[in-house]
Formats: sequence, C-alpha cells, structure tokens
Amino acid sequence: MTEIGLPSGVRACLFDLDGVLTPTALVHAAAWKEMFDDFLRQRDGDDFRPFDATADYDAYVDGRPRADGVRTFLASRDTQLPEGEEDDPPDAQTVHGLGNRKNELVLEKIRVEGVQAYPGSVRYVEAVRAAGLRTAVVSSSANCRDVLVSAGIEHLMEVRVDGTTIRERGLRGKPKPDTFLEAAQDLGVDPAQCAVFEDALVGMDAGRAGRFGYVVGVDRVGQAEELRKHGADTVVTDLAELIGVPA
Ligand SMILES: O=P(O)(O)OC[C@H]1O[C@@H](O)[C@H](O)[C@@H](O)[C@@H]1O
Repeated sequence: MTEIGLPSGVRACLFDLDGVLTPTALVHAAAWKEMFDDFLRQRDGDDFRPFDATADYDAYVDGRPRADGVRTFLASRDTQLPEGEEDDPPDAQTVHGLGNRKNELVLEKIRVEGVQAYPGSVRYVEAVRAAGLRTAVVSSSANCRDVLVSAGIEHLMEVRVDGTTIRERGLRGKPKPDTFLEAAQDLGVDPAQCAVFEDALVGMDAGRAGRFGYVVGVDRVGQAEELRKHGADTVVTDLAELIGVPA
C-alpha cells in the first residue's frame, strides 16, 4: 500500500460525487422523499406508506440516474408510470414529470443551503494529486458540474462523466460500469490501474463489474457490511482515513 492507502499499481482515482466528495446524498434523499411522499399521498390518501429516506433511498435510488431512480422505486411498489418526455412539467404523472419535480426540490435546497465539500475528501484528493495520480469525478447526477462549482472543487477533477454525459453519449447508468469505464478511457488509464470511490451499493456493483483495480466503499450511513458484500475492497467513513487522518 502507498502513502495514499492504495495498491502501488493504481494510477488514477475515480470519485463518485454525492456522498463521497460532497454531503449532497442527504439533499437528494430528502428531495426524493418529499416528491415520492406527495405522489403516494395523492394516490393512496393519508394511509400511504412513506418513502424511507434511508432504506428505500439506498436500495432503489442512490447512485442511479434520475429516471432510473423513479422507475426502480415505483417498481418496488408494483407501480409503473408512462415515461413521458424529458421536459415534462413537474406536475405530470410520468417518470420524467416525477423526476423533474424532484429536481426542482434538489435545486431549491442547494440554492438555500449551499454546498460544502467534505474537508477529508478535499485533503485526500489533494494528496492523490500531489502523489501524481490522475483524477475524475463519475456521477449519475446531471447537476454534477454545478455542485462541484458551488463546492469550489471543480479544478481538482481532470475528467467529469456525469448525468449529462450519460445522456449525450448514451451510456448505461450504475450499476452498469459504463460511466467509470468511460472516465478511465477519457483519462487514458487501464481500469485495472484505477481505484473507484463510492458510497452507493450500485456504485460498488459498477466497480466490480468493470474489474477496476481497487474499490473503496465510503460509509456515511452505517452500511459498511453491505458495501463489502457488494464488492468493496476496503471501507472507510471518511477519505482522510486513507492518509492516516482519523475521521
Ligand atoms: O437528479 P440528478 O441530480 O441528475 O441526480 C441523479 C442521482 O445522482 C446520484 O449521484 C445520487 O446518488 C442520486 O440520489 C441522484 O438521484
């Protein structure tokens, strides 16, 4: 292991955004809950079974592109909606309508609360760059660039593959490995020489499916065991632990 806590053959680090570099996984989870609870209440009345911002979020929504999150959670409740169009209004009862409603809520929360990067993640990324490794951010979020800019860390990432890239290049979202593989290719580094940093279970699956050199699970919510089951080589609660700084 090197001084940045990675096997010596690793030449590039591929970082997920929400929950790894910034605490925005919590913002997404809250927005998903607000949107789905409104939808379920309208449909089922006050006895509706609410969206669980931990269990449902982790199992069906976390790490997936927006529309996949809508479909996967609805399927878990035996529900299917028409796809609709990408620019459907936020009150449309379609997959994209619900996704757009959730996006309005996320953007409003980010506008009001702002975004700060995890200090331990910034220290770690700086250490990685000082050690001469390449860096990319690999996120399912179409808001990735705005979040990086708000958090003041855009300059730390050489390559960005995000929700917008997924749409433009026709990639499959996590748990498929496409987005991580695309970032490795953009950096010109073999996947076997890349480390993946992820907090989502589908991100672990993507890391395993892409045969990356090393997969670091980032546990912010007490799911270390699940992260290991889904293929983490190691689990930390904060990236700074990898450079010997306790969380
Ligand atoms: O809706 P966005 O910003 O495009 O993000 C899509 C997904 O991006 C992932 O990074 C988050 O873990 C999910 O919670 C989120 O739903």
